[in-house]
Amino acid sequence: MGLEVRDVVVRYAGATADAVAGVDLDVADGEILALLGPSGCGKSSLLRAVAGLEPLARGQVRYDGADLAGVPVHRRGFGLLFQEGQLFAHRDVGRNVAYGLETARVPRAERTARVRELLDAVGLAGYERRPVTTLSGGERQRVALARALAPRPRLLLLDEPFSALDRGLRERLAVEVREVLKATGTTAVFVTHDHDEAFTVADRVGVMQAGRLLQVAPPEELWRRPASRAVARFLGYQAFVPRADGGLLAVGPTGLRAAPEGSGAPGGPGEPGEPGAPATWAEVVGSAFRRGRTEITVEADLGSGRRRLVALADGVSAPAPGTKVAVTLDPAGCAVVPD
Ligand SMILES: Nc1ncnc2c1ncn2[C@@H]1O[C@H](COP(=O)(O)OP(=O)(O)OP(=O)(O)O)[C@@H](O)[C@H]1O
Repeated sequence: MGLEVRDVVVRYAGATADAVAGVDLDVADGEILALLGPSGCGKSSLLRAVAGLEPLARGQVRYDGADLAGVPVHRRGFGLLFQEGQLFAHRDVGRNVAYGLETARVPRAERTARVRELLDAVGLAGYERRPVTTLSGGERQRVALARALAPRPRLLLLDEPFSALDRGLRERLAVEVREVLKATGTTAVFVTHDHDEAFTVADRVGVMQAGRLLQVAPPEELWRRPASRAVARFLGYQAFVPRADGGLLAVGPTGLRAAPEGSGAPGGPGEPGEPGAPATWAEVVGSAFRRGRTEITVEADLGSGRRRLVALADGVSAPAPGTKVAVTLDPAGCAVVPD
């Protein structure tokens, strides 16, 4: 059954708006859900409410069908992992990981075996006797993860666990965490403002904005079928063009192609909002070579006013500002959203 969040409201004294404004959410047994949203949208507040660290102004949090109202944090059977894992400096790595097992009075031999198993799972086999002060930031968060998983929590709550680390390491850790959570069958809610991290780690991603959950869907579905313009804009869709038959065509970051003047030049502006339609003329503002391809910033009117857009280059290498290029919509990089 897993986690059930029903109409949860979190309200801070003196605040003008609710931090969490009526959220419903289900996380199935064994599922990894990422909560993604801009800073201040209420992700942490929701996570803390689930943990029991923040009181509910309204609503219910249930686990396996049981209402958790009145159940204190340490009785919920949840594991917590925050940005700074806050390891015990006076304990070595092994005894950090063993902490929850000691408080649960797990016998020593079993503890030792479990610590070994978890250090192995997080890629730190043999680190038992290392002082935590000698670890790198990434190693510390791995130890914190192993410590949180050691007592086999029925739900693991992670709040931006890698945001203090550099990008490359974060990307590797996101992959590793997913592997560890799947290997241990752990149910998890992972709070992040990093799109790539959310899409890498999660089975489903929930997009939050201003205290509300706008959409929850598997990564690819979320990307291909954003439920609203707000979700699409948050994901990085750059323009919204009205369609003849209603709705909007959302143009993604790879949804526009630019071709040089004279390469099968457009006859004129195409029908707005129809992928594959004849091209529109656009004026080059600038360009950048990134991730192995040329991204051209253009000014164009796709049918919703003249604006700056990014197009991928087809056979154009860094055209000079002011040059005219033909831009076409690439259906593979576009999505249809309701108004
Ligand atoms: N203890 C508190 N007292 C008063 N207001 C708070 C408190 N904690 C958070 N808030 C407010 O509640 C809103 C939601 O904050 P929250 O930390 O849940 O957002 P978040 O999405 O996790 O943001 P971030 O990614 O920056 O941590 C914000 O407007 C924040 O200022």
